[in-house]
Amino acid sequence: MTTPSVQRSGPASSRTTAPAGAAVPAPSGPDPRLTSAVMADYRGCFGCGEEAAGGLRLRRTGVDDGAVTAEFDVRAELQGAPGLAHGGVLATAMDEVLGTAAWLLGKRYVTGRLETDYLAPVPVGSTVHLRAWCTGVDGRKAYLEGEGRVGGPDGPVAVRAAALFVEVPEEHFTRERVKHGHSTKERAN
Ligand SMILES: CCCCCCCCCC(=O)SCCNC(=O)CCNC(=O)[C@H](O)C(C)(C)COP(=O)(O)OP(=O)(O)OC[C@H]1O[C@@H](n2cnc3c(N)ncnc32)[C@H](O)[C@@H]1OP(=O)(O)O
Repeated sequence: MTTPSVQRSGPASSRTTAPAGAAVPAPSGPDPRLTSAVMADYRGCFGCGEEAAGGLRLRRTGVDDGAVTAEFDVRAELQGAPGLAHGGVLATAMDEVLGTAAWLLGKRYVTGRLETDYLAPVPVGSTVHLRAWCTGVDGRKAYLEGEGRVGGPDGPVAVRAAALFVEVPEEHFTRERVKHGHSTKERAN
């Protein structure tokens, strides 16, 4: 499958569009930073954590043709309108897969801006198949785009997203926890 480009009826926000000439690095592929030590720290993550009882429990499935792939099941507790996935849940799923694609660039990134287009309702009971890819890196800023399909990896696109991620130092993840007295262990429990 070729990596699709995001198409909207209107122009993408300039804040999530890579500047002309920005380098477009490929994800590094299955990476040890996304296994063992790092992922152990993410057990409580609302997007992907196994121990986040009410979370999405998104599963990362690999890297395909320059895009990170993942999927999650729309359980009944993730609905908004009766029988349909909540829009915030879909935005969270996009944030998670876009963030994964950003981390596979080899540095630590957080979401600075996330834009989401909802193209079709997503029924409870369906599996959303997600893809995310980098469109450019400019200094600390990484530009990512992604999509979610329903009915299979080649099914119709139900949600699209574009985001700006900003590279941060390791201290970004520790200073607020220290300030508020939370340890990683407490977060996971
Ligand atoms: C295994 C791992 C997988 C992980 C997956 C995780 C997925 C989930 C990811 C998340 O949800 S992360 C959590 C949500 N995000 C945050 O909590 C971030 C909160 N915001 C911040 O900490 C700071 O605002 C931020 C680090 C984003 C930026 O602050 P800084 O002081 O470090 O940088 P600065 O404000 O100077 O911005 C750097 C550049 O980014 C630009 N920028 C930052 N935020 C922007 C924004 N919102 N829109 C447009 N541009 C923005 C900013 O203009 C500037 O551009 P220039 O270098 O060209 O001047």
